[in-house]
Amino acid sequence: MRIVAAIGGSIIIKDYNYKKFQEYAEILGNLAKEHEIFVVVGGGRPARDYIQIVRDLDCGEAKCDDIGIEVTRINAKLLLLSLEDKAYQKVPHNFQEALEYSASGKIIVMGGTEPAHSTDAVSAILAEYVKADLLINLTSVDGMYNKDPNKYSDAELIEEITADEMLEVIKGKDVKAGTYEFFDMTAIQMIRRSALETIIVNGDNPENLVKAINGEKIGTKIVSK
Ligand SMILES: Nc1ncnc2c1ncn2[C@@H]1O[C@H](COP(=O)(O)OP(=O)(O)O)[C@@H](O)[C@H]1O
Ligand SMILES: O=c1ccn([C@@H]2O[C@H](COP(=O)(O)OP(=O)(O)O)[C@@H](O)[C@H]2O)c(=O)[nH]1
Repeated sequence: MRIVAAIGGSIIIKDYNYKKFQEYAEILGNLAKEHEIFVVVGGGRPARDYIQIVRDLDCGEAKCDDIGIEVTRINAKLLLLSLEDKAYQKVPHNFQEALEYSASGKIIVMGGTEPAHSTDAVSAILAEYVKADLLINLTSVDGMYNKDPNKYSDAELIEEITADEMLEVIKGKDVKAGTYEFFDMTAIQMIRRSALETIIVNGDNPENLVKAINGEKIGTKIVSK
């Protein structure tokens, strides 16, 4: 299978610790023996910290996004270093480069591309671009809930949701740099228009990536209609 995995910055760089990179590198390396793997890495707290400095400098939102993108690329580079020769050792800056580098037969790892969306959107566009069979979003919660589980203790996990229903929930959310909480509009629109098979799982345990690929019932499945 051709798989795109989006690893949220909230997991990969949560504790500024090499171990999460190492854990992911081992699992991705094993998966690559059987599957074609593309990874998109998010920015996490360091991206938010850097974005805040640019915002305080009053440079405008697009420049805040730019600095966020730079941080996602640093995180991507850290994962590349952990993967060693199992990955193509260059971070693609756009989808064309990702496709070109994939001719190496190695794992591809990228961060952001251009301003005004999140790395979730990058992963959905990449999944379209390379005609992926499966898009897996690894985040810091067990999937999508009916409300923010970190704010409401009675939030319930949604096992299956349509892209249309998701758009309803997401619309009206903030679209400023560093605030694309959970999913952004662009990501869901891509998932909807190309009926991308998408699963959202908790990536704090990287084994959940394997479970999702093996079709185990886990997280939230986004269905196109
Ligand atoms: N309906 C929801 N379901 C799940 N999580 C939500 C929801 N609304 C807001 N969130 C928040 O979104 C966060 C995940 O987004 P984010 O931190 O940007 O993750 P990532 O690093 O994976 O991109 C969760 O920690 C959760 O607090
Ligand atoms: O293609 C991209 C990817 C990221 N970003 C910026 O970089 C930040 C960090 O990325 P993301 O929110 O995806 O990271 P995560 O939520 O995984 O920490 C975003 O909020 C945006 O401001 C962007 O503008 N374009």
